[in-house]
Amino acid sequence: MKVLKFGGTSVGSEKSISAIIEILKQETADNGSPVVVLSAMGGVTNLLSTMASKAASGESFTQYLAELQNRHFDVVKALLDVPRQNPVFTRLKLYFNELEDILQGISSLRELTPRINDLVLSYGERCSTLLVSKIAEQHFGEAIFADATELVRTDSNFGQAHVNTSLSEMLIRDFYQQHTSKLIFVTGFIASNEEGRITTLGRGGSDYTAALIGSALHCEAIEIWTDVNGMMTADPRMVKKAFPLEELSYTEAMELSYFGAKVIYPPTMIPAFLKKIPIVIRNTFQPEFPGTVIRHDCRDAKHNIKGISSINEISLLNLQGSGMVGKAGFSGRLFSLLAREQINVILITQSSSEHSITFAVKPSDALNARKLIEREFELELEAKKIDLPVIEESLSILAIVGENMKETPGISGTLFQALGRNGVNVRAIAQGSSEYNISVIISRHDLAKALNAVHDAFYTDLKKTLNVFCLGTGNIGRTLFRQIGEHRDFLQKQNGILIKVIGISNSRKMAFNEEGLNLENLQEILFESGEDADLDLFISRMKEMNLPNAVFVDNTASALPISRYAEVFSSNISVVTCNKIGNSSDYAQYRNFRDLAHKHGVDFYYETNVGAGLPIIRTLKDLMMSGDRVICIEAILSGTISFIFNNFKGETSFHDVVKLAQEKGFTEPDPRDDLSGMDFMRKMLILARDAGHELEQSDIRIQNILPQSCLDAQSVDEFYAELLANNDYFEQIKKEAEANGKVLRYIGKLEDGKVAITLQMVDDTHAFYMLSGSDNIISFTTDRYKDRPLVVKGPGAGAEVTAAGVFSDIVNVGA
Ligand SMILES: NC(=O)c1ccc[n+]([C@@H]2O[C@H](COP(=O)([O-])OP(=O)(O)OC[C@H]3O[C@@H](n4cnc5c(N)ncnc54)[C@H](O)[C@@H]3O)[C@@H](O)[C@H]2O)c1
Ligand SMILES: N[C@@H](CCO)C(=O)O
Ligand code: NA
Repeated sequence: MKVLKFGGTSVGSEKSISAIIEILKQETADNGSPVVVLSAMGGVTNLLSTMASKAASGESFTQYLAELQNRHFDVVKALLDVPRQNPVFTRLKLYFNELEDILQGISSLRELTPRINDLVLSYGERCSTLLVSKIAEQHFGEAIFADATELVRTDSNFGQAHVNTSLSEMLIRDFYQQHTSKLIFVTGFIASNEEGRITTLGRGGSDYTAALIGSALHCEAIEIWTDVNGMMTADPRMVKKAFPLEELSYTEAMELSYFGAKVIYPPTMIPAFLKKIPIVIRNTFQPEFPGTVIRHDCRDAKHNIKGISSINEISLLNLQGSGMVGKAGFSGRLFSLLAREQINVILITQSSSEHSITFAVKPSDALNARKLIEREFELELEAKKIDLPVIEESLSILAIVGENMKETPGISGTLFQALGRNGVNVRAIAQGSSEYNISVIISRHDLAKALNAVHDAFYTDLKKTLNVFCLGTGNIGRTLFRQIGEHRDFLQKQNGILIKVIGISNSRKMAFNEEGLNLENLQEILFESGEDADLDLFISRMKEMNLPNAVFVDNTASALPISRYAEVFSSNISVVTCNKIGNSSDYAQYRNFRDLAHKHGVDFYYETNVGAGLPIIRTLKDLMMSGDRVICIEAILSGTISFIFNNFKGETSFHDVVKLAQEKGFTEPDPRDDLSGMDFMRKMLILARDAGHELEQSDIRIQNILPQSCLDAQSVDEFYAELLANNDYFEQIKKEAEANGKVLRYIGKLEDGKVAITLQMVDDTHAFYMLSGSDNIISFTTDRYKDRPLVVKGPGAGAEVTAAGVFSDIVNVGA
């Protein structure tokens, strides 16, 4: 036999009450008649409370009384056959009349004592339970209505009475013996004292009633029916990926629901815990869902932690001073003082230096706590043995909880890694030696981000969610969005990585969606529903959202975003960029980006700065990290120029090949950046810097391949016109090479800390002779690759390969 408790939302409407009847039919068929404990109809306890205080201040309460009556009568009309309705109306009406008399009394006396308040509240459970039992009678033939004031005996602490457990259990057993195997409905929350005065059990009172009955009757389980699918891994309002837990131990339930998870209030479950009766959390509105079982022999060991709990708002007080070191009794005095004044201490930490004790309290207790300390430690304060305690506000607690944490190394590592990577500063830490709970205090502003990051870190089927903010929707940007769209599912399923593009902007428009933008219709998102682009606003929105694993992606060719990288790193956001301007401007800036990324524990990836998606930057980095030393780098790093020389043959004009290169997406937005050698220079500079040389642009020698008039052109169109005008010049170079059986190659070289880019004619004995398309080639001669260089070769320009490189950089963020 089971006890089933239905909370306020489950008895809130005719629909939910019909759902209860269905659940009871199933239960009766499977396990025989249960004992059912009911709360007041949803919202009714508050309504009664309002009525009582209105009455106490002499205001009218009739409107609320009418509302109360209507809510109950409406259910009667909807769910009971007409011949059954009248007797129920009559009994309910009796309750309402009594209640009205009481409220009149309160109003005349203008006084509301806790005792009378309990009496007023008791009508909520009495009405709902009577009502539901009568509806059940219609379906089951017989249903017993039991007023818990006759079953649960308490002291006279009105508002939160203490239960006389042994006496109550005896009364419950006696009652049950008279009604064994019948369907019984008991009012939750209410009880009575020795004089028969009605009392209430305080927070979670109906759960308490259910636990007492379960314990008294040695039930096989206590089911708490509510409106959620069970205890969740984290607060679902803040963590979208939170999911219901299958099983929990009593201890875990205590730890988890102490904070936030308000599904049950565990102290009320103690009678059931003591008898090892399983407690099951179920959803009235989704009865097919198995819910969460809280049991003493919990077997679920799927994850290292069970859940993450949180308290949104706490205050921290810190007592510190040299006078505390090595002095026994200090903490004793402090905490007895707080206990005496009923200030609940939520968390305590003291480091082994004994120089300070930090503790957390509810914000409403903080000021009082400080005053008490000032009074108690007046002498020590005067003698400057301790400092004046400071209250720190707007803080939250995040705690990871689970019995599997015990003696499992690495759990705290994972927790702090997730917090650190996302720039969440930890103000205080507490872990008891039971190892069931590690609590950290963080800024309230960071709570949602921290919860999501920690949730991702522990529930490993999803390793991480990357929240991406992208500038640039041109060639590369658009291709990247398409690639992300095509591979999103695969990435999530195979690698546990979820990519959400939260914000995008080009130079005209921008758009955001915290759930992730649907990038299939870029035109719609940006130009039909987007807002005007504003880089400042873009950056500040990104910062305000404060999302975990945030990545700022720069797919522009503009210098503007570069000036914001420092701010982005300082906001603990990683940067991925194919824009070379950042790394190839002042050396000081180049250095600063790396220092900031390192300081804030975020990534800075720019593989596509050199050779598009080809693994050049990372190859060089790996060589350097493992202690190798670059002796020489020789490379062709302009995809555009490579393509031009590979196709500038026969009848084709130089002008047409350049046009073709631009059409194929190899060139920079302005192809003069390629042909002037500027783009190549940037790449060589970045490589040289990554190889350890402090060079500036002016240190690089570039052999110009364009006539001056082409360089001087005022626009791209004018530039193309100049190419046509200088056709003979280009033909001349081509002929010269062909006549010697050679090909043209624009080659960069780094040696002895010097970089030069020169136009060369090479024959088939040269390693760079055989190239096609937009191929890049780079050869690294190093201490270890001395006799034969390490060579990377392949297409080094084009939207597809570049976007792929950006994509892989994004995926590697936080790896
Ligand atoms: N094409 C390649 O093969 C290749 C290879 C490696 C790297 N890259 C680099 O990729 C970058 C983009 O090239 P592309 O061909 O896509 O250029 P593009 O001209 O097609 O697109 C540039 C985009 O940046 C946007 N933009 C410019 N300034 C902006 C600002 N201040 N704020 C927001 N958006 C802004 C533009 O509106 C446009 O959407 C360049 O830096 C280029 O060097 C290209
Ligand atoms: N415009 C560049 C793109 C790759 O960075 C090139 O032609 O090499
Ligand atoms: Na590359």
